[in-house]
Amino acid sequence: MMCVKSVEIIPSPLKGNVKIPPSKSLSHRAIICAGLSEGESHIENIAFSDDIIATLEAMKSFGIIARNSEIDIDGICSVYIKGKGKLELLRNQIDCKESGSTIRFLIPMAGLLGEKVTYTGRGKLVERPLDAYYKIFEEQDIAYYNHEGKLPLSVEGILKPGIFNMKGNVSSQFITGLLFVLPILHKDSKIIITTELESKGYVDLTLDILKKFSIYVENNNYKEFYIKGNQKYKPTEYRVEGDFSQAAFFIVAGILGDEVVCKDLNVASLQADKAILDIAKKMGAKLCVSDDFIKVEKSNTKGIIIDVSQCPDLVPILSVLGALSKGTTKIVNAARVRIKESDRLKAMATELNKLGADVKELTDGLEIHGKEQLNGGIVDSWNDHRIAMALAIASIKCTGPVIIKNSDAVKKSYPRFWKDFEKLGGKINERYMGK
Ligand SMILES: O=C(O)C1=C[C@@H](OP(=O)(O)O)[C@@H](O)[C@H](O)C1
Ligand SMILES: C=C(OP(=O)(O)O)C(=O)O
Repeated sequence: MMCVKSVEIIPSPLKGNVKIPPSKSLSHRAIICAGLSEGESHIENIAFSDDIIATLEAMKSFGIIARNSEIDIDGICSVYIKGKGKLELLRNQIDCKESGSTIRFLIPMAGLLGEKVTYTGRGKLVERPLDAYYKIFEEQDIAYYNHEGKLPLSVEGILKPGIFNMKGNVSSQFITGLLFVLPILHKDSKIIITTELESKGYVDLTLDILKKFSIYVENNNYKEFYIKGNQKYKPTEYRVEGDFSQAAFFIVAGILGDEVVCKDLNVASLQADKAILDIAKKMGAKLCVSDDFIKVEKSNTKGIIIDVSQCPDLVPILSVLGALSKGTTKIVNAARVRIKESDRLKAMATELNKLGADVKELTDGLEIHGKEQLNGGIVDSWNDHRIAMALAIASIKCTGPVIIKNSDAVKKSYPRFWKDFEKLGGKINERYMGK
């Protein structure tokens, strides 16, 4: 019998201070921009989650040199990245592990080399959509081979500047991937967004960090992006700010349990998931937002309608907040979260209902009838970090223990999650359970 790592949580409120880990989205971007520069960049505040390791290793395969400082007791270090101003393929197999960002940000880089590059992955990544790129390869006569539409994917051919039509409602990660390489091509390009753009905040993060590395892109209201060719990335010093997607778990912990203070967040951040602050406030949460910290007090929240088209990663934790708020919460425009690390609508409806919640799965969202407390029980993370972390926070309001199977999934984005959970007073027993 296969055994999976599980945690048993004995319900208790969380209370205290937590230093929020560095933004995963910005870490990917900083590593890539540094790798495309000529010279050494210094990226401060990096945590080695599985997704970030995937991007760092992939960039090494593309010939960039990276070393890191000693890792401190919080699992944080600085990374020094030396780019050569051009890529050089040292290993033609790129293991993207389970990271959608890694594969979608790095596929266009094969187009800078013209050599055959093979991208591999695991878990749900093997089947997450890449069609937006296949369409470009077909238009540009770039050879590609996949396994019945799934990974591994091999790409061989030079990417040419030009006009790129991209849907805005599948994944913004394709737009970011193109935005990294088009500025280096020898002529100008234009990206035309053919539907309303979702996850806009992530494109904002890309444009902002590109600017920090001296690359300029003109944004015509998220409908068209004009990219001058022949630009050069310049190395820089960059500190990665705290991650609002991860802070969201502890912000909800504070609302449900006891006072929680989140540190190392930039309140002027462009991160899409900063939306958690407005959403929580609208639901009635008591938040104190200052330049140095965000303090959350235990609050009675009420259900509202939440459009998550711009902040899809908040769905798991918002469904927990909805399940424990008064009245009905509707999460709408969420169909895309079915193509993340798990089908997050099905996963949250199934697992929260096992704990005693009342969650109805809709085609493109969730309808949640809130309860004052949940029961507890045995649930599964679906091998998805955000499902594991959301269920851990739901345990705060359970009357009995919660066992989360596949609890190691958190390593994808937040390897220290369980340590931080315990530091705030969470009571955990680790165990192995049959699959
Ligand atoms: O660019 C990024 O860093 C990300 C973009 C979002 O994806 P979509 O654009 O597919 O929504 C988000 O869900 C993902 O976790 C990270
Ligand atoms: C969807 C996520 O990441 P990615 O798309 O990079 O796998 C996530 O972190 O929730």
